[in-house]
Amino acid sequence: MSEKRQYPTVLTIAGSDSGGGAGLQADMKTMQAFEVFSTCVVVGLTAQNTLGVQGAYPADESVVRAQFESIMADFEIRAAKTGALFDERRVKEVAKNVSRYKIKNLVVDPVMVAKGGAPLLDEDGVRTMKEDLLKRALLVTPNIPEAELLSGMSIGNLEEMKKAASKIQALGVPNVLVKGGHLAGEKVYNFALLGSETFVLTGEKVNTARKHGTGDTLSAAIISLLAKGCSLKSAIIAANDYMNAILPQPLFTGHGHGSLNHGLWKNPEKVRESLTGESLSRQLVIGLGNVQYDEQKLLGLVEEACQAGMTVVQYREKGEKRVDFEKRLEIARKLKGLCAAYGVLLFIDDDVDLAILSKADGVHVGQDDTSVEAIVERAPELLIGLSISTMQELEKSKKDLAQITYIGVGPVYETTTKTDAKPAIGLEGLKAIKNQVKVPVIAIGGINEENAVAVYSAGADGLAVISAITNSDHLIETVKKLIKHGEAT
Ligand SMILES: Nc1ncnc2c1ncn2[C@@H]1O[C@H](COP(=O)(O)OP(=O)(O)OP(=O)(O)O)[C@@H](O)[C@H]1O
Ligand SMILES: Cc1ncc(CO)c(N)n1
Ligand SMILES: [Mg+2]
Repeated sequence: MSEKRQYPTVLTIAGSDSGGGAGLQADMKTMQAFEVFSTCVVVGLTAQNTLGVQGAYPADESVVRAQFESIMADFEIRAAKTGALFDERRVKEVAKNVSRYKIKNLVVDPVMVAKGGAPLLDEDGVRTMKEDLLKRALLVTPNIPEAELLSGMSIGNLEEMKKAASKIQALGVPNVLVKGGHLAGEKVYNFALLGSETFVLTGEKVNTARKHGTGDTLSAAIISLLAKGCSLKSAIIAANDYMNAILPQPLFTGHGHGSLNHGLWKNPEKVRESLTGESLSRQLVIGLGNVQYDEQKLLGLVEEACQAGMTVVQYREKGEKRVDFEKRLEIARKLKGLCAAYGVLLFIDDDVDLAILSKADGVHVGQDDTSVEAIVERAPELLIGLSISTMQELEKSKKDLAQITYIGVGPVYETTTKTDAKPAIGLEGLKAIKNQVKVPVIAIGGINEENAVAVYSAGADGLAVISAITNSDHLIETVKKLIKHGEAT
């Protein structure tokens, strides 16, 4: 097989839904929304629409096996899931192939009954799943009726969901996510038991009959994120967020349990080729640490800066008082919402997990942070900015330049906002680096509305500022000057 780096690729082992809203079709639409490449083993066909399942046609075991052979001979599968498996013979065949090909990061969605009530797994199939398949999985994601069958107890509330999860874990699967969509109440609770850790995920109950394929979509989202290198916990949390984002906005197609709008979460402006020099030219680097940990001030300032004409926001949280990951994720998501509304790109400093989970446009890394190669491996859709301070660093980074959206060069002047800044390189240093590269050069370090014109004259394609914005008492004027200086040169 080729030694070339492979795009994150996942596998769904499931049934086809001719109606397109559930089954492997829902899986593959979800995988596309998460920007991973999807492959499939079709375990059987259903004649199905949004009104129900009119017929089910399991595929011969030899057909199932042949598909595994083709896929595993060619692709590097980073994560996989199962959906409708129909009966004992297909469950056994799938279990055999999971072992034969040592398929890792397997999520078993133990699909048993379609929304309209049609069976998608028979009784012997359920038994074989318990005995043979679950122990090969990383995670199982039953809904309430499925959890009842797997645990042998009835479930009417969150406490019973917890008990059932432990019983299911005892069948040999290390992690269990019990989905609560079938319980009555104003909120939906999903209960996760990961090893010995537990947590509850909530969502507002959406009062719509149009939510066919929700379980399939959730597990497909989880394996997409696993394939990008997220931890199981992060993947479950982000997949639940995705559900909460798309469930309230179903597609009105068909006359029964309509379909989810899987692509809603996509980020159409984030197409690398469509980026012009202008779209990278004015970057605001900011975090809570730059605004005395005042979240409202941060969000207000970023919004104003976007309105005034900054084109990139880099969220950068440094220092001893740095807030924890959960808080940073919350802020990054809010910033993403703000930036998207103004067509401004959001980059995240250093943290690839945060960039993936917040659906940021890119990540900015320094020489000692995650390598460019590792970022491309995990999240090829992310734009990448790389800091370069010296000719030596440029030499070292030359191999990466083809993958990079811009280089951040500096500090051009002495700066007070970065405590571990390297010595200033001056306009001469900036010029020298600019002469060596084709990628856009974004100058950083001590740049303000007065010296911007000199920085542009030295060849910068754009600039990044912190205090020029945070300390400005006339923000709109400041940004106007930055724009004017860029146009003049
Ligand atoms: N009415 C609802 N409102 C909001 N979220 C819901 C609702 N029903 C389900 N969900 C969410 O959808 C996801 C799947 O849960 P659910 O219990 O519906 O799985 P499922 O029964 O396997 O779905 P499917 O039958 O489509 O396979 C979970 O993230 C859950 O929080
Ligand atoms: C083929 C298929 N798989 C899974 C489900 C569950 O949503 C369904 N309705 N149909
Ligand atoms: Mg389901």
